[in-house]
Amino acid sequence: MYSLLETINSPADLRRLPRAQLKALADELRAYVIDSVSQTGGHLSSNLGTVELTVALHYVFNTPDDRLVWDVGHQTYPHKILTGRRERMGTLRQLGGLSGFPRRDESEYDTFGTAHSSTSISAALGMALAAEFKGENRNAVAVIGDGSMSAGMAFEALNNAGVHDHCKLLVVLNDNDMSISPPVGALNRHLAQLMSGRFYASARHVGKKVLQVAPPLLELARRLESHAKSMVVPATLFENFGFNYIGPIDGHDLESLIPTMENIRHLMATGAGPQFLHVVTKKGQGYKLAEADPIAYHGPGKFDPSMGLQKSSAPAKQTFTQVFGRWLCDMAEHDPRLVGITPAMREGSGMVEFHKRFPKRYHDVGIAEQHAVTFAAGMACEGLKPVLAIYSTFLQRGYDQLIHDVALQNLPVVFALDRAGLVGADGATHAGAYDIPYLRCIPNMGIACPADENECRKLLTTAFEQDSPVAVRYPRGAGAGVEPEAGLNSLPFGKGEIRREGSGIAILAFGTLLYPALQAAEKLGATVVNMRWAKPLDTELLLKVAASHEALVTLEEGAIMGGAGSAVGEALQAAGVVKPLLHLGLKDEFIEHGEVAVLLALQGLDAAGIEAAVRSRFGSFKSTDPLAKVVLKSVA
Ligand SMILES: Cc1ncc(C[n+]2csc(CCOP(=O)(O)OP(=O)(O)O)c2C)c(N)n1
Ligand SMILES: CC(=O)[C@@H](O)[C@H](O)COP(=O)(O)O
Ligand SMILES: [Mg+2]
Repeated sequence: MYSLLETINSPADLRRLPRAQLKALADELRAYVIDSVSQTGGHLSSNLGTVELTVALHYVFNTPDDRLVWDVGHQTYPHKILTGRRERMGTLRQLGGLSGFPRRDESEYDTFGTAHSSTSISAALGMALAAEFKGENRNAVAVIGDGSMSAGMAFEALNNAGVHDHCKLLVVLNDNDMSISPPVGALNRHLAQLMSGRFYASARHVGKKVLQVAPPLLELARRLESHAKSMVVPATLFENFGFNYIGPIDGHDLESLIPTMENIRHLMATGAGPQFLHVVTKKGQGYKLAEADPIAYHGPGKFDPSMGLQKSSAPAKQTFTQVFGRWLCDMAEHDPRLVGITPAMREGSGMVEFHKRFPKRYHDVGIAEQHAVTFAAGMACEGLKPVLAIYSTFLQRGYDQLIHDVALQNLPVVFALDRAGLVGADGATHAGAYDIPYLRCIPNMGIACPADENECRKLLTTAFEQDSPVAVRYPRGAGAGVEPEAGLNSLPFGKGEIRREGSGIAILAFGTLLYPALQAAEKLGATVVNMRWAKPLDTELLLKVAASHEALVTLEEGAIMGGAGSAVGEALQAAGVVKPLLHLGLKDEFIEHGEVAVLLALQGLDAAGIEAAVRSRFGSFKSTDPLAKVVLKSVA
């Protein structure tokens, strides 16, 4: 079935194939992608769209010497398969297996690590100018999707690149008219214009700018030109940025992709400066179900390709994302000032229903996290109550905006911080590991850490009631399964609770690790405190517990350095309380992809790990230590 594909162990093998065989190779490659993703889960529809593009790029450019930089990198499975990793595709996104994104430590063909979008043009320009500086003759190619193109960073890079008249940079815009959900914004409209009335006119443009060096395509251009006789061709946005714009061309047609790219390569060799190739592809291409529903097949789990995705018959546990989505609709019903904002993550953030029911109060701003934060700030200035649903990892993009535009002006924006903690298969790039440290140093910010679904709903209400910015952080997937109460009840701001009375040791849990803490405490005879808020810290409760216990343990699913545990240490020190203190959380390392439960266990953050850490830390007190007797007794 894969007779041709099995002969390709590197792009050099690919480049030895006669051109006539490339179509057959692309067909096998597409079938291989469907086959392997159906067995591992992963990003499917984007990868089906880049099959021919990948073949053409590796065929025409001299990779890895020519640098190929993929944006986001969720569409690099064909690239992985053609660059020596075909047989490891069965390990994709699993512990110890291939990453779902490009990684420099995985292959020399992965020139730049990615997973957050819109970095490719900057990185490729950096590479192109570095080559020029070092006197090395190589090209740099950035491949960026239409969704990712909407981010400010991509435009910063275009702006910079457009003045480097001789740089050997090619930007390939992979335009499939989709982000995860349908794309939004004026750029999308511009691309649609290039695609519609201007398609043939643009092809005529290709004729002028590229095809004079490619006689076979000249004929094609002439044919297209005859359809476009009366069209006037205004400059595209990309030409105005200083690029030589070519396209749009069919990104699934190797017959146009390869000669066009060859000609662009020749142009680059002549010092023609930055090139921009607009290719049009279809998300899900070649797998009917994904073509029909590219959103569902953006990142499916395992499935049978002959059946497609099936609804599970077992009732699924409610996820935190669903809890948020329901709360958002209920609160919107209750308070007309509420507006919901997402930077291109409608499905992942649980806002589909809100969009349907409150279309005028729903804002998808595209992949534009920085803008999303400041846009929310602007709305808050005018008395609206913005709720910005954003993954913990993506809020990193909007950090200055968070400080300068929201917190400094003490504006009441609710940050519904999804994917806080480990996310599993997406790995280190997507882990919501840093939000407690990066948020808690900002004045005016509140940080709520719900322990379960019911608390999540209530703490969202608490956050919404405040006159200051508050983030409510909750993890990917389901929690302990505590059914949220109906109604819009809140919990006190900045207050925790004692969940289990024990003695000797008190475990102070921030967030969902409360539940493994309760299990560990059964064995340890320890007290468990549900702290609920990383900021403001419930200092009153903390000092009370500190006074009645011999040692304290802090616990959070977030980076240990500078996290909630550090806040506890600072508060004790400020109060002059000296107490043995053990911090448990995510270690100071990037945590790889794998199943969340396994990764948490490896971090020592399951019940057994918590118990073991407490015994190890406090069981090793020297007998001369005056506290030893009491502490050891309590863990015996
Ligand atoms: C900074 C950032 N924000 C959001 C995301 C989530 N995300 C991943 S892929 C994607 C859509 C990308 O659309 P596009 O670039 O057009 O690629 P396509 O999937 O259509 O091939 C989004 C929003 C991300 N990876 N990085
Ligand atoms: C590539 C990317 O950033 C998204 O597609 C991400 O993988 C989605 O993650 P969730 O599945 O957690 O929504
Ligand atoms: Mg797209």
